[in-house]
Amino acid sequence: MTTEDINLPIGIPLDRFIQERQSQFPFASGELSQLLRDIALAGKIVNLEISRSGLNDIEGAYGSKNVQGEDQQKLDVIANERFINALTKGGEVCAIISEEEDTIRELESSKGKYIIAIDPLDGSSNIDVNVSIGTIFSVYRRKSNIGEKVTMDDVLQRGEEQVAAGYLIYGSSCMLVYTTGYGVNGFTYEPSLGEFFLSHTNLKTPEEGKYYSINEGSYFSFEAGVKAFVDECKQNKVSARYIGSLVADFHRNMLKGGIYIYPKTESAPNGKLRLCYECNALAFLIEQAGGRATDGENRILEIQPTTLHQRVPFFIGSEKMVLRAESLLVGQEEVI
Ligand SMILES: O=P(O)(O)OC[C@H]1O[C@](O)(COP(=O)(O)O)[C@@H](O)[C@@H]1O
Ligand SMILES: [Mg+2]
Ligand SMILES: [Mg+2]
Repeated sequence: MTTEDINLPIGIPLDRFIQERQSQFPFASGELSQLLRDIALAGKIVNLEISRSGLNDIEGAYGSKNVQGEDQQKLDVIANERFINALTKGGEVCAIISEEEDTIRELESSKGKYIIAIDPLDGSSNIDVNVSIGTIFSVYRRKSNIGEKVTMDDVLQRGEEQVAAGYLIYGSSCMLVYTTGYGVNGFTYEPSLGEFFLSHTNLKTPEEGKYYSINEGSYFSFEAGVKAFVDECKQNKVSARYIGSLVADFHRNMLKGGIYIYPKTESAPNGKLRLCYECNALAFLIEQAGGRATDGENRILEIQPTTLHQRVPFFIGSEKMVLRAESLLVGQEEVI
């Protein structure tokens, strides 16, 4: 590496990128752009809180459970509040559904036309052990008129109705990766400048992957087709990778090629992951990157949610690997 390499100019700042994209759509009002800036701002704050959490006594359990009976971590609660505050101040969002909220959270002051579905902190079990975690978000247009009460119809939209989706990953660096339906772009945070810069342009995932990611501790309660797929990966010496933070597992696989599976198990008959604020966003991103996301049979983005915290089996990643897993599920009667 030469000094010239080290001094390479830093890429386009997120703000400029958003502005340039917006100017390509003459009728865009700028509200979605502002919303994305609000998410980036909250992400910077959460990133800072995470990096100091070991020093500031905000690791560990909060002492309460969320609506799904899972222990909330202090940072789950903090991140939820940070995103809600930023979106409330921004004024573009009328309501939020969140892993950490029992029901729809209508934002007091808001006349905004957008709805957010969010997992404020994904991979909570990894907070205290300094492993990558993230935030996942989906953006929808509200269906009801501005000023009316937000309804279940507003928040229970199919994934294909997303107008934007993305995630923040708090890893060896912090990144914001998002799509508005025109490809996927990734931005890396430069902490001393306090800015996200475009670092991954028009991301595409390899058609054939090199990793498989599934919690094999539950192997004996997988259905036959999933077992067969895992066995086949082992026979073919496909590398296993499983962090236990969906965002981090997804991010690696999207960049390098691979499949992430969270199937149904005996203890989780619909899988563990939540359709509205975990799976839909990642399904939108992977399709934009040329990959595939299903519940083993149906395209994730076409599933009509019926409840806020609904779970769904999840198969996502490189197209050929997901198709192979699906084909084994179809033939699973013969596999048993
Ligand atoms: O420990 P398991 O069962 O493999 O579950 C891991 C999965 O659960 C999750 O942690 C759920 O997310 P939350 O931390 O937001 O509840 C995913 O990030 C992860 O992939
Ligand atoms: Mg999660
Ligand atoms: Mg979470």
